[in-house]
Amino acid sequence: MSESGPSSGRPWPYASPGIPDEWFERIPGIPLSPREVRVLMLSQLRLSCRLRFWDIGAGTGTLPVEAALLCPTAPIVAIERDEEVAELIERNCRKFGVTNVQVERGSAPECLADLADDPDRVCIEGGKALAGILHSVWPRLKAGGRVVAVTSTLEGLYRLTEGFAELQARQVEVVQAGIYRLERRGAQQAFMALDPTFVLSGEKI
Ligand SMILES: C[S@@+](CC[C@H](N)C(=O)[O-])C[C@H]1O[C@@H](n2cnc3c(N)ncnc32)[C@H](O)[C@@H]1O
Repeated sequence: MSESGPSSGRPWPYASPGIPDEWFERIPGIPLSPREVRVLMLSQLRLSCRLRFWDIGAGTGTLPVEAALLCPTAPIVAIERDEEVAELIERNCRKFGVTNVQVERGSAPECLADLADDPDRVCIEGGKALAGILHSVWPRLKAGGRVVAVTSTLEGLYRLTEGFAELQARQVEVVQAGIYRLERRGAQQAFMALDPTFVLSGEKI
């Protein structure tokens, strides 16, 4: 199969996750989980087609798109408070030909009450109130469910670690991803660091 890029308009034709960042449609200033971190997050989520997945603070929509390509019949909800960004998620879903992502417009945790069915998997990426969202989502999470939360700040790391402990989550893992990409600088090449990111995960008993 020939290479397929963002200009071709063809969806990702591979079984592997890890769509290059530049294949997604972007809005300037709206962050995106870099491919390498996204793959780690997908691994920690342990998705399957049977499991309902909420992505809270879905941004550009990279995670729901990748999740939907891996699990085309899983019920996936992308939760995003910014209307312009919610439309971006829908465009990226169309671009990659995924049809099982519902975009929920609203601010978490308040908007979670509008979602009828409880999740098996939750990713928390949005906002400063990550720990508050973790506490709000935990009662909704099904037994045996998993939460993956991402932060790049020390405060976020502290509050999320504390939150998982207060909730008596099991199998808690914290991974720090330090990613360096080789880039050209004039006549030379150098490794450029992406923001170090902490990926936390825990399960509900
Ligand atoms: C870091 S971006 C997520 C990027 C995403 N991982 C991706 O790769 O496309 C965080 C997003 O969360 C949204 N957000 C922040 N706080 C939120 C909240 N309380 N409820 C819903 N969305 C929120 C922001 O509007 C932003 O688009």
